Amino acid sequence: MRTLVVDHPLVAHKLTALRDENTDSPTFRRLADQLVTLLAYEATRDVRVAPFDIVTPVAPTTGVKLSEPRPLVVPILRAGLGMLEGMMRLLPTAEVGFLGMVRDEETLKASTYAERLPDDLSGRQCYVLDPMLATGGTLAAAIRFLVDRGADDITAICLLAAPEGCDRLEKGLEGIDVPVTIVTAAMDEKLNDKGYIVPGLGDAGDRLYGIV
Ligand SMILES: O=P(O)(O)OC[C@H]1O[C@H](OP(=O)(O)OP(=O)(O)O)[C@H](O)[C@@H]1O
Ligand SMILES: O=c1cc[nH]c(=O)[nH]1
Ligand SMILES: [Mg+2]
Repeated sequence: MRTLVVDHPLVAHKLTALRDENTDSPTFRRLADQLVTLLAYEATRDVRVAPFDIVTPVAPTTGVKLSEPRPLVVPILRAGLGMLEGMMRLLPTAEVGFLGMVRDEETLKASTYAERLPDDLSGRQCYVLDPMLATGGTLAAAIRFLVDRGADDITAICLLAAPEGCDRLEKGLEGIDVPVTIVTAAMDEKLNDKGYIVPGLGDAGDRLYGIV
């Protein structure tokens, strides 16, 4: 597993505003959207392209275009939905699949309550969107799901990650022969005793959509 912490002053600036408890929901949604687009630029560095011939007004030339099959973007409901538009801005022709997952706040165990993904992901590059990599349980389960369907290259974009979660994820992925990259805006200090990222930003789903 490869972990990339995007080191950019604009990312740090927007992340600080996102963390602030005084940031309201509409501003939180806008900042999350902008941050994802910045992270997506790094996360798609290895997106597959193929040579493509065109003619400019001046001369023929060979450029590139996205390869088939198109990449698959997978937001993890609920909070990952707040990252979808920011991602699709960079990959407008990608397909989108959905995974609904929730973490039991007592046991911290993740369970899947919804799934709408292609049956066969062979040869697909997949981009998973989930703002928080806390204990890593949710992302580990999501990645296993995609690998079981045949995904051959997985990148997860997370706004924040915790070191404990990254370690657990790495162990959880042992034996999986598919490249996995985590792209995040920051590696925070730790988890608290409730499994929340410290200093973190609180409950991403609640801050995006309200408490349910
Ligand atoms: O790394 P983990 O310890 O598994 O925690 C991370 C997960 O927790 C949050 O989801 P939550 O369960 O709160 O669902 P929500 O998005 O519907 O709020 C977050 O959006 C991640 O999916
Ligand atoms: O800090 C955390 C941990 C899990 N889920 C969140 O939304 N926030
Ligand atoms: Mg939540």
